[in-house]
Parts: sequence; C-alpha cells; structure tokens
Amino acid sequence: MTALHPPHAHADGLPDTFDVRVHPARELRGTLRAQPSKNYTTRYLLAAALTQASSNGPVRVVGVAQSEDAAAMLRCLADWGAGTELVGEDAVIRGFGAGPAAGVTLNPGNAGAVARFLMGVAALTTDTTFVTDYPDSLGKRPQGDLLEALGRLGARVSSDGGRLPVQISGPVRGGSVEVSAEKSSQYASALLFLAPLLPGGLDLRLTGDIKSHAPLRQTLDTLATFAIKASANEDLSRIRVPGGQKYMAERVLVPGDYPGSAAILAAAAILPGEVRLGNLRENDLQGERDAVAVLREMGADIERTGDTLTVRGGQPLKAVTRDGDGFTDAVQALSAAAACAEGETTWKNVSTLRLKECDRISDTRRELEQLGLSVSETGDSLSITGTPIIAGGITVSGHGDHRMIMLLTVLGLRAERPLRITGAHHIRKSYPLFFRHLEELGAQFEYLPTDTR
Ligand SMILES: O=C(O)C1=C[C@@H](OP(=O)(O)O)[C@@H](O)[C@H](O)C1
Ligand SMILES: C=C(OP(=O)(O)O)C(=O)O
Repeated sequence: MTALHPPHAHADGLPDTFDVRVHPARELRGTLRAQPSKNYTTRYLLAAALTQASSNGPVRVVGVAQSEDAAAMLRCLADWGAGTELVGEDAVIRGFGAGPAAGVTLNPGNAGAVARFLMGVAALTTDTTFVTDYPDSLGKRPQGDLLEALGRLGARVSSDGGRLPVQISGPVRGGSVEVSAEKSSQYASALLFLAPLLPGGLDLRLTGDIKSHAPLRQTLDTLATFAIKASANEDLSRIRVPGGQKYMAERVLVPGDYPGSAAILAAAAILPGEVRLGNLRENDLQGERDAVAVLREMGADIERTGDTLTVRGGQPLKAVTRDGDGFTDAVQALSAAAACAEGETTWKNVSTLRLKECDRISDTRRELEQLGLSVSETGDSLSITGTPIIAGGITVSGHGDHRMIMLLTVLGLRAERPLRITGAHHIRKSYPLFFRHLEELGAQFEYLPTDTR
C-alpha cells in the first residue's frame, strides 16, 4: 500500500482544492506537537529503500510526514520496486538496495528534493524517466547542474533543456566529479545518496558559491545513520564517499519539522496569547532552527524547555538584517514577522529562493505590496518595511507555494479584515495540518471553492 490516505480523502478533511479565507485573530493560545520533518522524511525513506531488504530486513521509519512530498517519495520508491507499507504513523520499507527496477517512469509531484535525490539514484538503473504533473512549478526548476555531473560520470542523460521531463540510464562506476552547489544543495545530496552504492564511490567537489549547507549536513547525517562512511571538509567543498558500501538500519526516528514550525512560531510571536510547540529538539541540523534565534533577536519572547518552545506573543518586534541562506525554508515565515516589525528587515544571500515552488523574492514582494507593505528586492535579497496595521479585505495569490501560503496566512491572522488566499490546498506539499493546527490555537478559517481567476 503506498497511498497515505484513501483516494479522495485528505487527512485535513478538506476538499481536493480550496481557497482559504483567513479571519483576523485576537490571540493564539494552546499547545501543539510539531509535525514530522519534511527533509528527514524524504531522506530516511530513500535511504531505507537503498537498504537491501534481503540481507538487512525491512527498515521502519518511525513517524513519517503525511505530506504530498512524503507521499511522492513513497510512490516513486514503490514504483522502483520497494515494499512500502504504512503501519500507523510509521513506514516499513523493504528496500531494493542498489537495484531499483529498470524502465520505470517516476512522477515526484512538485517535490524538488524528491525529484533530485531520485535522479541521482537513477544512475543505478536503465531507462528511468522523470515527469511531473506540476509543469509550471517543478517543471520550470533547473536540473542541468545535476544532469551534467551524472553525464560526466558516464550516465546517459536527456532532458528538456535541463528541465523535466528527464531520462537517465546507468551504469556508472564512480570516481571524481564536480557539481555546482550555487543553485541548490539538492544536486550534491543526490550524488551523495548514490555514491556508496557505486563500485568506485565518489570524490565530490562542490563548485561555485555553495548554498544551503544545512540540508547537505542533513544528508551526511542520514548516511551516517545508515552506517555509510563519508568524509567532508569544513565548508563541504569536498566530500569523499568510499564505494561498495551497504546502507544498513533497522529503525530510524523522524524528528520534528522546523521549517513548518517557523510559521507557527511567527504567528504566535505577532499575536497576543501563549503557544507551546513540542517535538522540536534543540540539537538539530535543520537550519530553520535559527528561526527561533531570529525571532528572539526581533524581540519575541520564546522560551525553550527541552524539546518544547513557549512563545508569549504580542511583544513589539524590530527589524533585523540577516543572511537567510542558513534558514532558507523559514524566510517566508520570518517575513511575516518582518511585516509586523518596526523598521526595514533584509534577508541577504537568498538568491536560491527564486528557484523554489515560485519566485520567493519577486512573488513575495508583489503579494506583500498588495497588502500595503513597502518591499524591495535585489537579485539575491529581499527587504520588507514593517507596518503596525495590515488592512486585509482583499484576495492574494498563494502562487501554488506552501511557504507563500504560510506567510500570507500568518499575515491574515494579524490583518484588520479577512484575507482570501487562492489555491490554499497547496499547503499539503509540506504541512497538510497547518490550518487545523492554527484552528487548535483559536484561528478561524473558511474553506471556499478555488477562485481560478
Ligand atoms: O535537501 C533538502 O531536502 C532541501 C534543500 C533545500 O533546497 P536547496 O538546496 O535547493 O536550497 C530546501 O529549500 C528544500 O526544501 C529541501
Ligand atoms: C523548496 C522546498 O522544497 P523542494 O525543494 O523539496 O521542492 C520547500 O520545502 O520549501
């Protein structure tokens, strides 16, 4: 069984597509448990499938995310021949090891990390084709740097000008290879998942101005959890993985998700009340953990007790200037706090945000300007001047981007009048229970038929 839910039923109990009308909230109050991490779910599921079940036995991935991206990874792994059984909140994976099936067409949905990690592993196969039913989002994101590296390693690769659809065939022996890490760290992560299963391993050099170090460290952490040896220098510009290794693990536990939680923390910070958010371990490699430090620097009252954060909201916030590359998936959420802070906040070094589900610099500027904010952008930065009053009472576009939907929802809670966000069902890419979690804290939403204008 691969579907996370029966056909046509969603865990949030909402229709397939919907807009959301966000009602202003006076306060947020209550206790939540952070959902399972997106980045660790995709990694652990893949590493479990790369574990040979006939010698290791199945791998139990405890507490997997219930999102569309998690479902996409499970579906693709099953299509490649893995056993993927869901038992309660766990996934039990009978892996194919170094032998995913040949001649398979994979559809990773709109999941960049899933698509790219699997493109690396596809060098173990003959004739894997990647397609997407999101031609306007994942279909536009660049894959060329990864495909070039695979080609240099000897894989046969074809694509639509470095974009999906993509075909990949191995075999590949391994050796030394360069890959650019300037647009995305996911290309290097993809090669790292492949490396231990190659006879010659990989001596990987990351070129360009390396971005998103944090998810790369999550990949190295995952390899270590599955008993794979690898060595990396301090700045991750060179990573060596010996070949002929075996992925091995019995049971791995998915930690809580910082990127999605950053939106809850931002909402809790800008509204009065008290919100407790559990399941967020302190020592975690997710870079979006920095959202806590950034919100504190802005003036938010956040206290940590073990894995639980308590936000006492409604404190006046002030602007900050920060390099956002370390917490790329929390920049949208933190932009909600910036929109309510005194002064001009700047997120520097965030050029990769232009290459996500939408252009998270220009599209964010446009939506925030619609809300009456003063916003400016450069090639690699976004600046937002906060305002004490957000009028609301309009319709804004979610741009098919879960993180944009989170940002706009948080601002809607602070607005004077209701805010309608189009295509709000895209929240399911990473955080299907986002609206339900906020409802538990007292927020009110109306779910409306999608306005396709
Ligand atoms: O490796 C991963 O799981 C991810 C890496 C990041 O992308 P980039 O490396 O493209 O910045 C991040 O934005 C994405 O949500 C998940
Ligand atoms: C950009 C994201 O994901 P991906 O690159 O995996 O599509 C994200 O989760 O914000």
